Amino acid sequence: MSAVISAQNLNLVFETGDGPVQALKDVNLTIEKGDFVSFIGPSGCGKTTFLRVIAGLETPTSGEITVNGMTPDAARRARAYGYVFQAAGLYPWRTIGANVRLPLEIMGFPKTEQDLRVQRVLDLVELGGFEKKYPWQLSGGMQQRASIARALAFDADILLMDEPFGALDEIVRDRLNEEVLSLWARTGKTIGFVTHSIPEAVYLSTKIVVMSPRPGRITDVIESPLPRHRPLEIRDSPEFIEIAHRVREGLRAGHVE
Ligand SMILES: Nc1ncnc2c1ncn2[C@@H]1O[C@H](COP(=O)(O)OP(=O)(O)OP(=O)(O)O)[C@@H](O)[C@H]1O
Repeated sequence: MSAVISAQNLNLVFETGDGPVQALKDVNLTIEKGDFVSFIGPSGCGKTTFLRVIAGLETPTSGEITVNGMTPDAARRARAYGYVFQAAGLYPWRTIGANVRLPLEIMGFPKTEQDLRVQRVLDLVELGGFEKKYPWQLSGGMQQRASIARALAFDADILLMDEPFGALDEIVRDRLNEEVLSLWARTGKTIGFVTHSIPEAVYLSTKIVVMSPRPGRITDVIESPLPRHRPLEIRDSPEFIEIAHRVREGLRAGHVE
């Protein structure tokens, strides 16, 4: 009974100039504490919308959703989650340290506590020593790590990540995938992660949610049999290839109308 996020019969319709768009249809999903859940599917299948519903940034048209047993809005006000966007979104006029510190300033943490937390999360994402640099002095991968540090600064139990590594090259992405797994293992956080990449979804997740567009819906939920500790080489194992195959089949099935 440790559901951190529970969605039942969730529907969300956007009214647009071209008529209604059903971004989410009959979504049912339970995310347990400590799960790493990836959302994968083609453009427009509602991945971002679902993450935004969890975050209380979009309101469903019908259905139920709870986050830590509360409404998403109450959970948002209780700072239940950190959110990492597709682009790092760091302020160029603030140093890395000052960017990571920003949510702590807004929340009114005492200065000494801010210092401690900034140091701790920068160490967690292996950016210790970079706090005085400006975003433009860092590589794209490092900027994205800084943005993860900012989302971790106030130590919420839930981390929502919307395609955080989509713009990075494959080598950097592999490295960050390993780091996110290690961070997840060390912190025990519950992670919701949007991706377009099958290997990324299979490598990272305990649960893979396959989605399909028009209307946006869940077509498969795969509980991963892979161990929690995963070296990158696991991607060559038969188990990995089998799960990737199932995801691919799910994506293909969703395309047949
Ligand atoms: N604010 C909005 N107003 C109107 N339509 C919207 C809005 N936000 C999303 N949509 C529509 O809802 C559907 C789902 O969009 P969403 O961004 O959740 O998809 P996605 O799977 O995250 O796509 P991508 O992979 O391209 O980010 C799309 O058809 C999109 O055009």
